[in-house]
Amino acid sequence: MSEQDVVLKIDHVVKRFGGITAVNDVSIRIAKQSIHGIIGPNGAGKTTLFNMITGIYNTTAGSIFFNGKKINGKQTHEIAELGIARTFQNIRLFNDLTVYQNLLTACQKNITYGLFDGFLRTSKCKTQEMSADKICKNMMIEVGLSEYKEQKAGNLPYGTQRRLEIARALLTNPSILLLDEPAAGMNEDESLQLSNFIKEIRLNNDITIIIIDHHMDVIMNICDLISVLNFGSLLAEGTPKEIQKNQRVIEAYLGVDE
Ligand SMILES: Nc1ncnc2c1ncn2[C@@H]1O[C@H](COP(=O)(O)OP(=O)(O)OP(=O)(O)O)[C@@H](O)[C@H]1O
Repeated sequence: MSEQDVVLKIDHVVKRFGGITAVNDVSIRIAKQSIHGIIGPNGAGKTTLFNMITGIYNTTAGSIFFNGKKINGKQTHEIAELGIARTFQNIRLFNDLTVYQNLLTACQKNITYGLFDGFLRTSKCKTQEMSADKICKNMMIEVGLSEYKEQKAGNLPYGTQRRLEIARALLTNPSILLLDEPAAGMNEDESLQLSNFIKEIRLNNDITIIIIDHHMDVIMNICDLISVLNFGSLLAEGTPKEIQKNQRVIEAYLGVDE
């Protein structure tokens, strides 16, 4: 992979929590417009890596570069503004707001009118509200949520809540979307639908997707490349086919007899 093809470079990154080394000298290059999987047994350091990419944790050592610019040490909102969005292991929607209202919250960064404009309903206020309305409606069409527009997020089926969460993240126009276990708790049918949905997102947007998941059907179906972590270290990297037959990966998942 040439440097120009790399959108995110994780370079010798380490994260320690007291005596625990959660991520141990990990280097991964993520190609532009790829779907890249991060897998590994429980506690392997996957979410910690996401937390460092998004600025929730600072790195203990090493660097992370987004389009060639160092981002570790930046605040979460600065990283989000640069174009890295994420979803979390536990769905984080506003359950009492409707689908439409949840999406509107993601358009706030485009709203610049103040209290005065809002009170007097100035043209600036109306134009910005109309634009946010259009953006949200288009997104609902794109991701198949229009029929749920007025439903409260908390009442939606699980798979639809995930879809809404991803749609809301997409409204920030990210270059990179990080999905942390989006298929958690899904049955086979739901995870197949999610796989197709993620593939469509990549097809319809100029975007790179990095996904953590324990559902191997999803990972093997959608990823171009997979990085495998084990006890905080990078164990293997390759295409789904290569990873499936990698003996070290199989042993890490199944364990080896002493
Ligand atoms: N804030 C923290 N303080 C202390 N230890 C932490 C913290 N966050 C993570 N860890 C530890 O770091 C290690 C890696 O955790 P992490 O959550 O990144 O693993 P994971 O691969 O995402 O696991 P899972 O698949 O179960 O979500 C674990 O031993 C975990 O207990």
